[in-house]
Amino acid sequence: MKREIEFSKPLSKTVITIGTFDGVHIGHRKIIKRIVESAENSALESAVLTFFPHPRMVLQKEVGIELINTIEERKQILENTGIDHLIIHPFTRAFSRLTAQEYIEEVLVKKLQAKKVIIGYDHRFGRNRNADIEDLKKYGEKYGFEVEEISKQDVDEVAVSSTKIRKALQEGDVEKANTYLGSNFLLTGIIVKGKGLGKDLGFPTANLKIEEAYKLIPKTGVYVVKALINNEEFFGMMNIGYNPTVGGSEKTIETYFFNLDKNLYGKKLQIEMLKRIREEKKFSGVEELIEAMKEDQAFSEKYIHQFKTQ
Ligand SMILES: Cc1cc2nc3c(=O)[nH]c(=O)nc-3n(C[C@H](O)[C@H](O)[C@H](O)COP(=O)(O)O)c2cc1C
Ligand SMILES: Nc1ncnc2c1ncn2[C@@H]1O[C@H](COP(=O)(O)OP(=O)(O)O)[C@@H](O)[C@H]1O
Repeated sequence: MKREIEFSKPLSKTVITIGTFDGVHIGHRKIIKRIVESAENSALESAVLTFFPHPRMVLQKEVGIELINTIEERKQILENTGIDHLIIHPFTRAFSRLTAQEYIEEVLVKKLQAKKVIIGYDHRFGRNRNADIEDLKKYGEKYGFEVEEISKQDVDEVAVSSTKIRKALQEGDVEKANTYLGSNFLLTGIIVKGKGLGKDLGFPTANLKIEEAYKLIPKTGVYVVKALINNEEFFGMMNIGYNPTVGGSEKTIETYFFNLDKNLYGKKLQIEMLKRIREEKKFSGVEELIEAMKEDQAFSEKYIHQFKTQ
């Protein structure tokens, strides 16, 4: 990617797509591939226009809105798709009140110098989402950009949506979510101190603290995960939950990494979730908990073996 564009800086002529892109799933990836290919076959540069915060965070002041990706993760994933430019436009109330015409003129034409827009058949834009793709085509004639529509059939064929992925994650089905995403679901955060009990149990766990309150955390339970630690791949088992056996009260996200013996405090980690193993349980004592964790490890090792050889 050339660089992230400050919104006020002019670009050269672009082929663009526009959207919230929460999760950057296989449907999104298909559209992005089309702009990248279109740019390669022309003198245009590929650009993705996305918005943050999520319109629903701003307009409905939705409390408890949960997103598949933090904005940092979305940026990271989009940067790796091969696009030339990523524009993260602040979605403010003032921005939402621009009319369709103002938005087209200010953003698409003046700032992004759009020559081609590739967009889904049901895309809506402008104040109150009043304008649709037919309007976009008319503006295209007026301002000199081409509109390539992605048909309902093409969209339905992929049969994926950010909503379906959120639901799968809330049910703990990370495998389904990962299939829809076309990559593994991520949790990004800093390793912080926990209760200090893990080492005594024989399973030290790295406790992940995620800053972004809007990040969707999958259903409580035990999962197989992997992470890059100092550029080396480690697998592990993660527990998302309240540690009822040892009388915990706060929700924690903690991982025991296999074949690792390192101090991870203060480290920033990005953990990929692979497979749910079981529910979190309240055991009658730590001996039973340790037995369960040994079984979790055996299950994980089998799974990882298959994962590596598939
Ligand atoms: C793979 C795995 C499975 C776990 N399963 C449970 C569980 O079912 N019930 C429970 O109360 N705690 C469970 N725990 C959490 C332990 O209680 C926790 O690791 C321990 O209290 C250490 O916490 P600390 O890191 O804050 O010291 C699990 C932890 C791991 C890593
Ligand atoms: N294999 C490992 N997996 C996870 N953490 C490990 C591992 N080996 C060492 N550690 C370190 O041990 C810490 C966890 O120890 P633990 O006794 O569970 O204390 P805490 O409750 O403070 O997390 C981790 O944060 C990390 O720094």
